[in-house]
Amino acid sequence: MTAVLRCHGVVKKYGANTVLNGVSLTVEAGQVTGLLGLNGAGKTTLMRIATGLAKPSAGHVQVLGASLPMHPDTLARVGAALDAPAFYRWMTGQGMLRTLLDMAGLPDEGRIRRVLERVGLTEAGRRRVRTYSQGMRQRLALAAALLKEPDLLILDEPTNGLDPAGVRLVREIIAQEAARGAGILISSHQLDEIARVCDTITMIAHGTVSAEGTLDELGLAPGSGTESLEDWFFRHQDTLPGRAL
Ligand SMILES: Nc1ncnc2c1ncn2[C@@H]1O[C@H](COP(=O)(O)OP(=O)(O)OP(=O)(O)O)[C@@H](O)[C@H]1O
Repeated sequence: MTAVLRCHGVVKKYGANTVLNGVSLTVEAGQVTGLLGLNGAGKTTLMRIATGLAKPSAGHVQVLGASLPMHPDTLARVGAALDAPAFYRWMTGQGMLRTLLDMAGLPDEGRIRRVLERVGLTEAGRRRVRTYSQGMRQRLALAAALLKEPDLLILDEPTNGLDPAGVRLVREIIAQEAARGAGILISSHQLDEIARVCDTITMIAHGTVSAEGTLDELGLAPGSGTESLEDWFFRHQDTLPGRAL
């Protein structure tokens, strides 16, 4: 297998706050890796590091075989939908995607039409983003992540705010992207959804990896074991729900 993302011993400190304290994780081409953890565990931080938006305080990160800082050629092969997607709300959805393509220096060649269709925004793509619902903005963020037909796809809580049809759509798109050969890193608090779409799971707790492996190795494959996903999740935290962040 080919690794599209390798993080080794990643540390990230914000002042006195050590958010990540030696996190290692690998995403293979054609595989879906789920990133789990409580609010504030550092999932988004790790994803920001993997997309070149944040710099690790220590450790080593390789994206598509190349070390950070990311070369524009590498960045052109990475698609990401991180939390709170920033769009120009006065643009149409189509216009926003065209701007992103222009910034990446890529030709359209039908990409915009295809991604809008894939996320169910064919009609809405002609409307201004400010008229979109939260779920529509989330779909547009997914379209933006797919636009470059990336080899590494990073999706931070992509089903947030989506209706059941949208959740199913995200699941199908993830499967299609993995079948195309992309490696996918996805975070979510919807444990059942993670168990459905992921090949491997990495859990972050207190800045370190508290569990990792394939669904089989972790006893989470459908039909295996008697422990609920929620119980499994909390077994790999050493705190109770509702801890102070
Ligand atoms: N720019 C920043 N400056 C200071 N602290 C930050 C910054 N970004 C994130 N943090 C802190 O890093 C920690 C991890 O945040 P992060 O957003 O990565 O968590 P998360 O696992 O994605 O959480 P959630 O499930 O709520 O999305 C939090 O304590 C947060 O306050």
